[in-house]
Amino acid sequence: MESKKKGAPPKLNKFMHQRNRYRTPPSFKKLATQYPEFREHCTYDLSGKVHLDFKNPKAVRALTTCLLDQDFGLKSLYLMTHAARYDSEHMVVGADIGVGAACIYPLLGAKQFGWCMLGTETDQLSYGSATTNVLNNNLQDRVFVKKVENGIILKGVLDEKEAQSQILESKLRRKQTEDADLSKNIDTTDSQTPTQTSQSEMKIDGSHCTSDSQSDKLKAVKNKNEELSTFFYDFTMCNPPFFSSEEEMDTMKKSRKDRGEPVSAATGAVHEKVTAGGEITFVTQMIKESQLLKDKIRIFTTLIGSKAHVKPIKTALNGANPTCSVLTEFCQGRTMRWGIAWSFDPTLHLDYVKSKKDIVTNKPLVLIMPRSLMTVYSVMAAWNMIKKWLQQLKAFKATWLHQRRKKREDMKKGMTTSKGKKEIEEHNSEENEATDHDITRLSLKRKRERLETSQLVEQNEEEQKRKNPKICVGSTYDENINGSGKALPMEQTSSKRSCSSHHLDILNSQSENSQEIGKQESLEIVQEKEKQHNLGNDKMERSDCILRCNFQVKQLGRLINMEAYFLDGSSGKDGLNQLLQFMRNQLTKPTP
Ligand SMILES: C[S@@+](CC[C@H](N)C(=O)[O-])C[C@H]1O[C@@H](n2cnc3c(N)ncnc32)[C@H](O)[C@@H]1O
Repeated sequence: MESKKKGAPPKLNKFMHQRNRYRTPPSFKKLATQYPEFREHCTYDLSGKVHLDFKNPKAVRALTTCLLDQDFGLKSLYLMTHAARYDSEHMVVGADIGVGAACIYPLLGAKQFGWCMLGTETDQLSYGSATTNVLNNNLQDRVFVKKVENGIILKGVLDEKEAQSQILESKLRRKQTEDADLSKNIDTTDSQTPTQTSQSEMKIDGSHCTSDSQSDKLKAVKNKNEELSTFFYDFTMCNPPFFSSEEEMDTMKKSRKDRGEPVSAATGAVHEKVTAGGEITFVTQMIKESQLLKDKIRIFTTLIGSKAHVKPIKTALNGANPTCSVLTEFCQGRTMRWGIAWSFDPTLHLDYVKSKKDIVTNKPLVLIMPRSLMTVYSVMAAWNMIKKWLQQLKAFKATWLHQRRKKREDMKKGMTTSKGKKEIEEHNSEENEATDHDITRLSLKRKRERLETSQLVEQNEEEQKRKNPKICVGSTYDENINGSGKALPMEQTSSKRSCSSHHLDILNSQSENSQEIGKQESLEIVQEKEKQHNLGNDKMERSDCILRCNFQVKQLGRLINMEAYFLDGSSGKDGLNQLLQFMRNQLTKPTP
């Protein structure tokens, strides 16, 4: 019997297989709550129902990604969509180490996201079957599978020119096809069809050009060499074999306590699960090789199948000294999994990737918005109120930051005016008095900041307008955060960090469509260390962040609540508690 509940599946769903998990459609409301990247494509009608524009490929992609994550725990792909999103013009190139017989990840990546994928495989049988799968899905133009010898992981295959050439040619063919489609639309009367044109120019290797001109061939070879010299993979992914031997595999199976089977290999053949030295050795070698290929690969990722393996792998990773890394923990079925990503690219930030478990198990602190203290009782009014408080704090941004830096620089140069010096002295003495403020325990030198802020309010406004600083959930503080409430696409994020001592920074973002799920706000308070004044220092340690949290304003029945989720920061949840106390004080403070 079909479910007759409201929002029942569309008619076609009854033709789906009984066990098809999408026979009952996924809850968009739930997805929108859990996944900001999905939420940004949602619209809400007056009844609060969530709608998705299925004609928008980006919206469909976001839906697929979130469902893959939610229903299949395909975290690697989730991580990768961050890479994929960074530039819609850029054709993403990825590599899957050990594709297995199904070649599932490259096929999904190519089909769902349009990525170009290189897959490697040591096992002959799996290699054969993976190649057949690629052909059966007609994806041979985007997915290239290579048979590699045992012991080869990244080096010796990803730096091979042959594979890179294939990928470049594929990219070029696609570009030419797109251009041809475009010109077909523009001029359909052309005597030579665009498809013919593109076919004749397809190969970038000079020897394949149909043109007889020698100079054309030379030009093509030169172009190809240039392209090859700048070629890079956007990411690598891997679900490594887990056990070091068949014996270990059998023993572990019998005494399975804290873990299930290695990721996705429950039904796999022995070779899929066994590698000399086991998972730790495998991933450690991958990490070492990643150092050697850091200019050719942007993001390295791998799954880890056991908690016991996480620590040694993290140690190996620390030894490699990547510019950023992230470890996520998530559930796959009933077992825990780990995903690790790292990069040597100083312009990247990976630490805003949060595991679903982190989000789910993190209980919020709640601030009930009292009806009696608000003139208009609505989510929007509550939101505006909170925004005002945050703006009070946000006002410190930029002004104080740059002013202090400037003053320090001026002082160093001996250029500080007597007025400036006096101001600094005043600030310092006031700083000592400032002991009884709502959030002094968060190291707020508020008095000093207020003085500086008021002096520079105009300059600040200008600067704010220009920079429009905002931040999103779980994103590390960066001056170059855009105004959309999302972290900037990766290639746009700056390697530059703005730093000053005891700098309090509060940045916020507002979700756009949230009558239904309320409003969201992220807050980040960053205390930066003197020693990190060097702007060239690309790393900002977690300990530099006092508090990062996420706010959601919701209407639950007749009540409006603000839920504050602790993300991280050295002040811990206590810091969040204090911030909420500050807000409570603001709420009850008599209006002047
Ligand atoms: C755990 S399976 C993963 C298969 C598939 N990627 C998945 O997630 O379902 C590991 C695969 O890696 C392959 N493999 C082992 N060592 C390898 C290496 N050095 N390079 C490439 N593939 C390797 C194995 O043959 C096996 O197919």
